[in-house]
Amino acid sequence: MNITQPFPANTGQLLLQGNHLSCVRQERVLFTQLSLQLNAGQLLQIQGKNGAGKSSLLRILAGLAQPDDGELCYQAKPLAQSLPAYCANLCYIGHQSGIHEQLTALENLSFWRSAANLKRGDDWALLAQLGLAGLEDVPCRMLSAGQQRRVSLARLWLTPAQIWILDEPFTALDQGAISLLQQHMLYHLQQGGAIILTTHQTLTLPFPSLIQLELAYRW
Ligand SMILES: Nc1ncnc2c1ncn2[C@@H]1O[C@H](COP(=O)(O)OP(=O)(O)OP(=O)(O)O)[C@@H](O)[C@H]1O
Repeated sequence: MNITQPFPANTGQLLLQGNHLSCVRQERVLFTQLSLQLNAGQLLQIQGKNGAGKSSLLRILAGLAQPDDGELCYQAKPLAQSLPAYCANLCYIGHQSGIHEQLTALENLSFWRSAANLKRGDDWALLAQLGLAGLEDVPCRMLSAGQQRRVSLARLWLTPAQIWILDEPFTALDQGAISLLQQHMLYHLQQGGAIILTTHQTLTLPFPSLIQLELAYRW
């Protein structure tokens, strides 16, 4: 089940630009003078050793943290001027699953739909596609780590956002789910979406628009 995206398939359009970004944590400079850009249709994979600063960079790119220096622009406008439009066009999934553990998978999907003002849809079919048939009504705290991650990633089938920022999305997933997610990512890119992700795993599908950025570990 692939949902038609509401944004134009305008591959190549400049979406996000980071200009001379710096980030300092616990008196350690994680990165400085880092510039990057993301166009529609592109997949940007940020790589680096544990502690290099990948999640910190993603949080800055998602507008959840301020850079210590530099500027982030969405559609060529500084974030200070474009934050509401950026947030409306962004789906960020961090290390934490972001699901309500007391709620069932179906209830979580229903919650996301109402939070994002989305129409009702066939969530049973989506959960079945994600390998969660028979678990729709189970509180998420009773699901395995990989099953919880699948519920969390269901947002990527619901969201109308063009830009996805995903921090280690393959964590806890088995090969089948990794493959399903990569196929969905490919579809999203073909529709004019754009993705920034970190992963310690090798991508197994050929992504034609893949750009890799290595963050060096700085002492
Ligand atoms: N909110 C914070 N306050 C203080 N230090 C932080 C904070 N967030 C991250 N750090 C520190 O910044 C460094 C980089 O962390 P970050 O999570 O960005 O690394 P990472 O590259 O994503 O690592 P991993 O591959 O292990 O997930 C770490 O040394 C961490 O201790």
